[in-house]
Amino acid sequence: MFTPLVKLAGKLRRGALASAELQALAQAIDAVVSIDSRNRITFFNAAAEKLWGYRRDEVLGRNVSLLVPSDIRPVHDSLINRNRDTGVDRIVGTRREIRIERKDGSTFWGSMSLSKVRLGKKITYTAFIRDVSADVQLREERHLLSLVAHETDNAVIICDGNMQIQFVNRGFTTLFGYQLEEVRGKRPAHLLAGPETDRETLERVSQAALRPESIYEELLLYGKQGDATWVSTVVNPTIGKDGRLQHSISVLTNISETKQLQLLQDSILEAVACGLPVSEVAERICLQVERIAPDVIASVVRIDKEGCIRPLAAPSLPDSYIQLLDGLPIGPNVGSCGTAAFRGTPVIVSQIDTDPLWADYKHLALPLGLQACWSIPIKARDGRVVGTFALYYRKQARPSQFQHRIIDACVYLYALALEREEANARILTLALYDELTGLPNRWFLREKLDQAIARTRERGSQMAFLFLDLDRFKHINDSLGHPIGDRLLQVVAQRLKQHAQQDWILGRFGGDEFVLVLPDCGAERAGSEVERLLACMVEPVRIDDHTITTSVSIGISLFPHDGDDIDTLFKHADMAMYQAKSAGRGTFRFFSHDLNRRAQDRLTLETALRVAISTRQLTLHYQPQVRLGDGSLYGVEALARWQHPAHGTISPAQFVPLAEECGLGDALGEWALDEACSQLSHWRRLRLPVPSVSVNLSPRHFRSIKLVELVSDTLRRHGLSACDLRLELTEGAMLDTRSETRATLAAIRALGIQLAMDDFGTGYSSLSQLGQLAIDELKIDRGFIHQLEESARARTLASGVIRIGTGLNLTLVAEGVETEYQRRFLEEHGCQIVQGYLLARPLPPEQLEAWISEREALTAARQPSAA
Ligand SMILES: Nc1nc2c(ncn2[C@@H]2O[C@H](COP(=O)(O)OP(=O)(O)OP(=O)(O)O)[C@@H](O)[C@H]2O)c(=O)[nH]1
Repeated sequence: MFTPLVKLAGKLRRGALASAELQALAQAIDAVVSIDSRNRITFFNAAAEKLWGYRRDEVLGRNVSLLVPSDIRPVHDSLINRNRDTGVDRIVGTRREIRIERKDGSTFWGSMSLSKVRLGKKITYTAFIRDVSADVQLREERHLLSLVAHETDNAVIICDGNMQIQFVNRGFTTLFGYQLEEVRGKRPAHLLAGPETDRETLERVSQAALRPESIYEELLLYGKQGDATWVSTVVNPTIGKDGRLQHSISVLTNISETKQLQLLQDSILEAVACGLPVSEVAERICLQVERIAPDVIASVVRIDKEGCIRPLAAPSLPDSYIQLLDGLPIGPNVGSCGTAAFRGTPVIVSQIDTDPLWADYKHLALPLGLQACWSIPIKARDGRVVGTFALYYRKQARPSQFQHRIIDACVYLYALALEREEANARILTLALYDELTGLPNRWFLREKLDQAIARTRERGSQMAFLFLDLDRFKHINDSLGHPIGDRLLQVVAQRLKQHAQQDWILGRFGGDEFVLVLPDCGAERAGSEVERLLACMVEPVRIDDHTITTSVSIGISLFPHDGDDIDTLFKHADMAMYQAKSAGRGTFRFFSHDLNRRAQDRLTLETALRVAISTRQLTLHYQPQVRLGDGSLYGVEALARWQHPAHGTISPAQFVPLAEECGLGDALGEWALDEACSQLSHWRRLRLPVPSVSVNLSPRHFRSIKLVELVSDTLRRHGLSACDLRLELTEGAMLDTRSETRATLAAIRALGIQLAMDDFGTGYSSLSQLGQLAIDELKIDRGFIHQLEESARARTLASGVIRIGTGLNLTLVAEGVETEYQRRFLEEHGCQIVQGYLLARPLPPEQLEAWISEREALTAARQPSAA
């Protein structure tokens, strides 16, 4: 369609004007390309040669598609022909930018205008092209730059040399709420500073614009609505040739979330570093998380060793909810926390209402408006799940990206707090406890003793210091080895622990030395406790294949008697311990000579008592109990007597408590029961009219249900029935609230055996309690009876007891009746039975037999003869 340039040139050549025009075209600074009606190149000027890199002779006569980019080349002919065929000019007569491909394959942008010449039926085209690559590139760059300025989330501020705002982008408007028109000409520092903005940093940022280098700062700035936002600020100045500031470009990035997270981390780390308890750290975490993420409710729970949930902090959840969680065992379907702890992986429940994990618990959460809950396990360094951190939501939701970051930080920090607490506990244990035995070490012991001494001093009480040293321990180490020695020390520590009462202070002093301190303990009790200790220490110990028999030597000092401070008391207990070693080991010594002598006496007595029980040196005497009404015999009370071959008669007041203290109480009671029944059975065979016998038992007996079997067995063996026996017990046993004691008392009564309360009035029971006690007989203490004559108060009390006892259908027995006055008083006031020297002392069996026979003879003589 292009007019062939050769023909055109021929025609032009015909005229000078035509020649001049052609030359002008050839020299034009724009590239000129003409094509004929078959799209062949007919004209290609010098500028075109330069632009495309082709020489004229290389292109003339060739299809013009040679000059277009290769991707358009196949369709180029059809594009031109469409114009020829349709006559619709879309390109002709316009200027447009086109991409052009050079000979070397590179492309450039040209601005092209196209003219169309119709010569007869043929249409030719001439294109005028200018290289606009630089313009296009510049425009492209500008476009990209504007994208940077407008399409970024960051706020961009451009100021002039006077630091007055010239431009702000859309990011600025989004972040601070101001439009460009509102802020143009204002200074950013004035516009965005607020109450909490750090003025020094702001000043630094403002000054930075005047210097040639850029600056990075973090600032709290305020928007149009007064809302504060943490931003990071980068300021870049542009300086003119004259060295003066031309513009400053500030890019502000919203770092509120990062900053909040950082503040949260700082605050929790500070709490951890200060050693706050983990529960307080947990509370702080929850409160701060709720502050920066107001749509969540945070909670932290601990998982205890048994695998149960123990709430630690949940400041925004009601106590009632927390209490319901407390103690819940973790499991595969236990809400979000129980399941997360069980699985060891995070659990996201976005709909509590329908999630099967909450099926059993949703009734607790839904009424509180809790709709969703995300829980993540907190793990210790060794991988153990030690807790969970949970976020509850009031709407069905999943955690946002920010909340993810919060949780990651909190879980890490909380694990850190736990680790620190565990490490502290370990350090404390190492510092205060002996590693081998787990007992308090010497230092901790001192601290405890300091406090114990202060308390005892305040109370004006006493305290016993026991210094224990294993006997010949070196020999065990040497013969069996140190490891066995260690295990023996552990066994000894264990025994001491088991033996020690709750308020005792126990520790390992070092090596094979232990210390035991007994608060509120005098010499008497210390002596008996030490005897028990020594007895439990000699039990053989089995370690591996060895059976080791060991013993300890114990030294005792007493506060305040033997020393007023720890060092003196230790020193004296240590000295006493050496005396125990010298005395043959396996024994104890008091520091005080006097106490040693008394302890020795006691020990002697105790040994003798053991012998007395086993050799039947003890005997029973029987004191008659007589009915006041008709003078008939009601029964006899069996009373123990000890006739020592060397020491003579030893009073029951002395040996009965001793028997109790040194563990002979049971043996003594069993002996008395058997002996009394045996005696009664003997009298029955002699047809001596003794209606019944009373036996005294200690409160300890009634604590064991075995007593019931013992009693019925004894009765059976001696051919007696329940009504032949009466058991006397003290108020203490009666008032014992232990279930074992109550059961034993009930079972004994159920056998038909009568129970008598001995020494009524000396203990703590009140008259009002009498009705509730399961007894048949009340024995009025001799203390009351003694004073009847001289004390009106005693008379009032005795008559009161008799009245109430009778009212309760109890048999009243008065003990210690010695005078006629007393007998008469008791009779007048309705007491049924009396016992005392007035009638008879406690008598050996044969004397009692004589006493009964005598009384029978007397009674018979008084009665008129039937004849
Ligand atoms: N296995 C073991 N032995 C220890 C430990 N500490 C100290 N010993 C040993 O305990 C022994 C203490 O001996 P001593 O109390 O002086 O003497 P002993 O052989 O017990 O004789 P007596 O005390 O006089 O009856 C020494 O042999 C120490 O080496 C320990 O932790 N483990």
